[in-house]
Amino acid sequence: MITQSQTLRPNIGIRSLLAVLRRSLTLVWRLSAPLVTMLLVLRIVSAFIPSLQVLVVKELTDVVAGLLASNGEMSEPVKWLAASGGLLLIGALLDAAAQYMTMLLKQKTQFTMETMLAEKSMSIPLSRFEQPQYYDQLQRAKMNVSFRGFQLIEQFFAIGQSLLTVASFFVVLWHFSWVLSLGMVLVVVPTLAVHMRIGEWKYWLMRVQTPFTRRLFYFFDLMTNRQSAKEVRLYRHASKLLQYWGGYFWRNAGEQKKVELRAQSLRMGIEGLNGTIAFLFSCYAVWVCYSQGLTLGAYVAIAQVLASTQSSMRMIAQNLSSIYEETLVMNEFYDFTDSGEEEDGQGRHVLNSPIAEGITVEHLTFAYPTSPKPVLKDLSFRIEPNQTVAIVGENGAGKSTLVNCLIGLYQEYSGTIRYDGVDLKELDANAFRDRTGAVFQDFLRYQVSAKENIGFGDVTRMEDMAAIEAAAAHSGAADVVRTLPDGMDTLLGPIFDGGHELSVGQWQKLALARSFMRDSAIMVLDEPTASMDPMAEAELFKRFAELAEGRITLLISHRLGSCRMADHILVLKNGELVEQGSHEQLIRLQGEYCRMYETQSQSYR
Ligand SMILES: Nc1ncnc2c1ncn2[C@@H]1O[C@H](COP(=O)(O)OP(=O)(O)OP(=O)(O)O)[C@@H](O)[C@H]1O
Repeated sequence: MITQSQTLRPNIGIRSLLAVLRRSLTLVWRLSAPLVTMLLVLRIVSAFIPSLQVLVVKELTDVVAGLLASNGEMSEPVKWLAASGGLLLIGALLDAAAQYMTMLLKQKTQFTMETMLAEKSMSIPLSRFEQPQYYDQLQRAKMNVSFRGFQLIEQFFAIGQSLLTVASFFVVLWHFSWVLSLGMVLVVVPTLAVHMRIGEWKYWLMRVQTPFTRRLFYFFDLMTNRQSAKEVRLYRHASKLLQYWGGYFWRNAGEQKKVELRAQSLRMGIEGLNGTIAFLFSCYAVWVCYSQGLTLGAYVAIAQVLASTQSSMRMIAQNLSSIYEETLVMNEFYDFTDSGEEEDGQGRHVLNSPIAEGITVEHLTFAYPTSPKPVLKDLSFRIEPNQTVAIVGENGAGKSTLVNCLIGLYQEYSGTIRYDGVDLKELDANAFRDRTGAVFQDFLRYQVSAKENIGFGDVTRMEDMAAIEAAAAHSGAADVVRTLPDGMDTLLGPIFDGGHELSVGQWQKLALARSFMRDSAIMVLDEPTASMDPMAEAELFKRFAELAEGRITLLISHRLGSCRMADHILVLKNGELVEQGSHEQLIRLQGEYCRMYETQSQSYR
């Protein structure tokens, strides 16, 4: 909980903030220099309209006063009224044009920032996704892009315009009284200090609340998304979920209330001070007019300038403090996008395809970043070219983790993995991935057409119908596609209008087809048969044996019966490689594999 005012102070120096500000402005300038220039011109011209209005009002008041006193001509006031109307119209036109251009710039900026965010998210090491801090950082960066986006630049322009307006007021007011004009400008200092302090508070509130805001989103999503709808109805725990969500909601709201109360007290204090100063200045203005024998029009002009300057100065203070807050938040965005955590992948070597000498693993140890306890412990083994290797073991033994290390998705392991004698970390990651096909346990169900679902396996051949159909035929997905109303063009999934939902097993066949799209040197099937009926399983294995020709296949399965066809079996237990060999060798060994196999066979009898 936020208790001390000190905890609300950001830990970033003014130099860094200025660097962030400069970088953000440069980013927008690079996106569209002509738009920024036009916007600048519009804002500059608009800035002088209020002081021109003041001068017109002064003349108008004087001619109306003259008219009333001497019953003179109506044409003079009409002329000044027309001038005033004209200025209003020009102001409105300039404002409309500026708003439109701001929107155009906003679109470009948002697109660029979201692209930066997405590219960064897609390039950081997979293991970062296991860390809560990553999601906190991503959440803050995302909120910045979607809710704030371009505000920094908008405020920058708004300040520029207000400053010019105040400068022109300053000149007008100086003409009547230098004391008033100087006083009105200096009065902004305490207002600015207060608004900046409030900006700091808001920023820190957002920062400290991020982990809880994410929980809030999580529970809300759980209550409203399609995947959880079944369980929510069945277990009838909606009220509990609501209670969790409400807990986090009111926790955040409570902190927000405290900060808002402090902010409002400060605001009231500064408004009181400003009100008193305005009152004193107004009295002084009356005295100036009286002592210098100024006209009524001059008094009206001074009064208007005083009121407008005060509101402009308030705007400047608010915008400056928002810029300060925005810059703090932009700093978070750059922290995320600059985090220099791209996956290693610039290796000089390219994977042989097919693999000629095999894979050698020595002393492989891996721990997830969230826990120091290794989940893979000192594994050493060899995989020969063209081998089908099954990895077996109980739940949590480390099978999926091992595969993720073998195909370079987790890179923070110790020990070595060599492909044809070359360290995996020395291989070019992109070329390596082009030669890796995988169907993961949690494969994706893309809510696009069947053709795209398969084509995503090799985006360079998304229009190559022959390749797509061949992949579908190999995986058994062709049978699924045949039943679809529009064949390959059928939109899949229930999320979008007209989408056609598939069974889990049917989706899995499409995922298989996707992996068959590439000419892989290494194929991974993480529990490929979990959702398939025995007939389909038998067929898949037969096809798989054909396709495995010329490549290494890694197969994770809980059905040991499926693993009999593997050339080599690795048996994991609590992250250790306890046995390895062919099915027959392992049965003869009468060890862990044999025990598991017997247990499973008994349950099928
Ligand atoms: N993202 C993660 N962060 C921390 N620990 C993890 C993570 N994923 C898995 N683990 C832990 O690592 C161990 C191995 O998990 P892994 O998923 O590799 O096992 P598995 O053998 O594939 O299990 P299953 O058969 O259930 O799929 C487990 O103890 C698990 O708790």
